[in-house]
Amino acid sequence: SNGISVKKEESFSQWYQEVVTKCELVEYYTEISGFYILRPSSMYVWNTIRAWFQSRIEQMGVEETSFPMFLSSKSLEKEKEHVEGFAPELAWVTKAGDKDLEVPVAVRPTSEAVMYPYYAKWIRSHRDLPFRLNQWNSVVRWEAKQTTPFLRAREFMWQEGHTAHLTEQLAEKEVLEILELYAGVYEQLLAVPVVRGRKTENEKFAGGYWTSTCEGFIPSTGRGIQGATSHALGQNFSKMFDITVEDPNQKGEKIFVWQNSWGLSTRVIGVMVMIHSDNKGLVLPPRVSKFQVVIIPVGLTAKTTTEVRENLAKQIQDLAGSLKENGVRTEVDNREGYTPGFKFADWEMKGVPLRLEFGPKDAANSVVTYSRRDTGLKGTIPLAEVGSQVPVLLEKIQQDMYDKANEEFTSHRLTLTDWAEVVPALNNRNVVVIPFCGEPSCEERIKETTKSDEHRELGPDGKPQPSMGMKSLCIPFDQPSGLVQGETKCLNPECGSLAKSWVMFGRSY
Ligand SMILES: O=C(C[C@H]1NCCC[C@H]1O)Cn1cnc2c(c1=O)CCCC2
Ligand SMILES: [Mg+2]
Repeated sequence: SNGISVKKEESFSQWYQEVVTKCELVEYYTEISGFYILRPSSMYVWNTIRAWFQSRIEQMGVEETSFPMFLSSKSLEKEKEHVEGFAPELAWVTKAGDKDLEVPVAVRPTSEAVMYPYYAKWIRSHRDLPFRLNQWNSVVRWEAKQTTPFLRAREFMWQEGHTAHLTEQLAEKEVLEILELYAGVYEQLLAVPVVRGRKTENEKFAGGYWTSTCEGFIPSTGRGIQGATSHALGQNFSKMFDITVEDPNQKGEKIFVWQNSWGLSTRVIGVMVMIHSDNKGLVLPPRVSKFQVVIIPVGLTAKTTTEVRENLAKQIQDLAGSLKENGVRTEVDNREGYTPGFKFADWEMKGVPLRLEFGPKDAANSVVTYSRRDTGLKGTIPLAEVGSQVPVLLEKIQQDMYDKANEEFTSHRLTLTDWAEVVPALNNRNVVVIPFCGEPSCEERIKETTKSDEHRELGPDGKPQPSMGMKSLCIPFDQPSGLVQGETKCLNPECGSLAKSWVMFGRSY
């Protein structure tokens, strides 16, 4: 059968690769490894996210732009100290046709180096600030690690916002506004809870000043996942690219502008799939589902008269009409030659949140039978109330999906003050919140000392992967109580420094 051949709870990464292809979200681009084709149902999710986010950043005054996808090694030179860490991921074009290019060009992995020489040209006066541009595009990073659809691809779609401000405070205000929008994409559209916080020195964007982040959690593996980042760049890039304005308070003085850059990518779709989908396939939150309801005729047999068939078909059309009038994205599956059972399994695989079954018996009772994709709960709704009850039921499905994921994240996020409990917690699919000193060297040691042979995840090939240690995920804005500055020690027993804050750590993607 074309069902999922492995169980989510047994072979998670194989399950994931089957779900995303069999539910028709993606197709593997087998010509070149690490690239994926996004099909209509994932483009629907992405376009819903894009419309939601675009309308809100427009309200903030962000304008749209489109820069070339190539950058020259000259402009790369300007930010070389932070790019050198990334150089292995750069894809280069060295020939056009059979002629070598004089100067090879790199495919953008991100667009700071492409855009900022022009920010230096365009931003002259403080009246040009705040200067805010966003572009929706795709970028290429030639990942060396194992790639997987949505979560780690060599080309992915995202938006990248790049803004400039007169002061650090104005920049900081925007960084956090954007982070809250990212959290909204996850929590309001994808029914995925995220923890908001700051990255540690070790995990922040090397070229930046500080990084704020939304951190997700995958219950099946107990691993954290970085969801989206909004970076305060400080004056690092304006000094690299000489982006200045005259100081409004001191004639003749120049101020390096304070910048932010923020990005959210199609990775968010992978997070949604990993959290909500099950052994029957995709489970879509109604707010991002191309079809929210599929109506399937049932109870028709060879003995059903033509009159009953036609009557039923008419009633189904009216049902669909009434749902569409109430803003419900509805599909009727009238395909001949397929049994209802086949259709149920097909639409369950595709993740449609709500199935309506309608047959002669239902018509006789003036009801429609529904089946929720997230819980499997079945019930009936009086025909006359479908137009009003189904939108309410869809909202309940959205909320229930969020609540379930939030309960799982909360119950697997353990605040610990005993180091001996850390590795067992990780091996029991938890992330931990611990007192931490913030020192990169301490964090590197923690990555090593929290590896455990007891816990080996199966890779996409079904073989056990090398155990991984935990890394810092974020310094949650929402800090637990009980840490006494100057007294509470970093939880790493090898460390001995004072703890600066509670930090969320976990094995991660
Ligand atoms: O891309 C960013 C920072 C920033 N870029 C714009 C959107 C927000 C944020 O992601 C960090 N970064 C990550 N990864 C890479 C690079 C890089 O700058 C450059 C080289 C290739 C790999
Ligand atoms: Mg990377």
